[in-house]
Amino acid sequence: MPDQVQKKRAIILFNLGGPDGPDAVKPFLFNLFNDPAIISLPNPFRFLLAKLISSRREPVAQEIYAHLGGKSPLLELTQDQANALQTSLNDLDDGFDNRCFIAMRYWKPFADETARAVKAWGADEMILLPLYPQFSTTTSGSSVKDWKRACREIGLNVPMKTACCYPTNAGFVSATAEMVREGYEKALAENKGAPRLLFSAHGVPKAVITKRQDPYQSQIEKSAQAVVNEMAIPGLDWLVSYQSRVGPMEWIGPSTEDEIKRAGKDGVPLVIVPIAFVTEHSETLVELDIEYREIADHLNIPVYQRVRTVCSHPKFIGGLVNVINETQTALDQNGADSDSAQTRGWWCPDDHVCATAKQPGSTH
Ligand SMILES: C=CC1=C(C)c2cc3[nH]c(cc4nc(cc5[nH]c(cc1n2)c(C)c5CCC(=O)O)C(CCC(=O)O)=C4C)c(C)c3C=C
Ligand SMILES: [Fe+2]
Ligand SMILES: [Fe+2]
Repeated sequence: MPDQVQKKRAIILFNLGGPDGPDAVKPFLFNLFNDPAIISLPNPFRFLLAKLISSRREPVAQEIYAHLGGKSPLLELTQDQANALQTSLNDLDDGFDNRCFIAMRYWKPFADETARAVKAWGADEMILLPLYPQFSTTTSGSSVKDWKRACREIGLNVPMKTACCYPTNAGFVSATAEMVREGYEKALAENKGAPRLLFSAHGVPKAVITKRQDPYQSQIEKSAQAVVNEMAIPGLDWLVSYQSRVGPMEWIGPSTEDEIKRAGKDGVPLVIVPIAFVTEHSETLVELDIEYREIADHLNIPVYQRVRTVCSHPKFIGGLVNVINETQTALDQNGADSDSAQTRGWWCPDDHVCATAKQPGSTH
């Protein structure tokens, strides 16, 4: 559209963030546990507890990140996704000058720094895109809330719209299904029997689901079911499990570790599919590839095949382009995110695009 003035559209990609070196591990953990979306206690209790837990967790986390050269690869891989998405959006040539920015929740670049960069660029509008296909108050909800705080504090006042979740987005599902099929066929080729698919997602405490009506677990199940449907393998043996438990609270289950042990008893080949992560990081490269693999080896599980996350798979990036287009339509038709969402509750304001909103009066 050469004759039209292009609108400057900032796409803000949200992820959790990870330490960029050994000195960052403790403050990163403190930021995580000091988030009211993770520990919902008033201050000073939350602050003190966050100090205590981050100190206690530090040695374990240092050991985890030592496997990765002392730092998380999350930012670099998110930057690759941002570059690929920006190129795909600008290729559409549909009247927008798109620029992708990254805001991490618990380590750099933080929301404040990114919001300043968006302001300096002179964005006309913003689309908020959590890199979490399934919505949780602990992840997307927390990031969007913190972003809105940063915008208020630095005076970034342009219309914004949130892409709340996309658990059954066609691009995400077909990129995942393609990679799972590859892993499944490799496992099958070992001739040790029909493999079992274990869709492993990051867990959350049970109370997050029951007390906040967080849709995370139900959206995880929808994602896994959609991938299974796309694979269309008759009689496929599959289930969802949850990994990465920390702390003494009861978490949602079954746990991935218990399911690996059960596969050991059953003597079946295992194909592990990370379904809540779209980038490689400590939970995939260390927990799944090193720690859980050791358990599987110890139990003589005939095959342990881990499927990679979708990262910058062209089908996934294409799916994100669709999410942006749908969110833009919602912005044009219904207006920007309303602030009432902040006062009404944690998540999914009525004007969010929500791919799974089906029943009248229900957002999920
Ligand atoms: C869907 C994604 C995630 C959910 C839900 C989530 C909830 C959640 N996490 C913790 C505690 C920790 N998480 C840690 C690392 C971590 N978590 C996610 C994603 C989700 N977390 C990612 C992508 C990462 C990896 C960061 C990286 O390596 O770059 C850690 C630090 C590592 C460790 O010490 O194990 C902690 C701690 C809680 C308590 C929680 C829900 C309440
Ligand atoms: Fe986590
Ligand atoms: Fe939603």
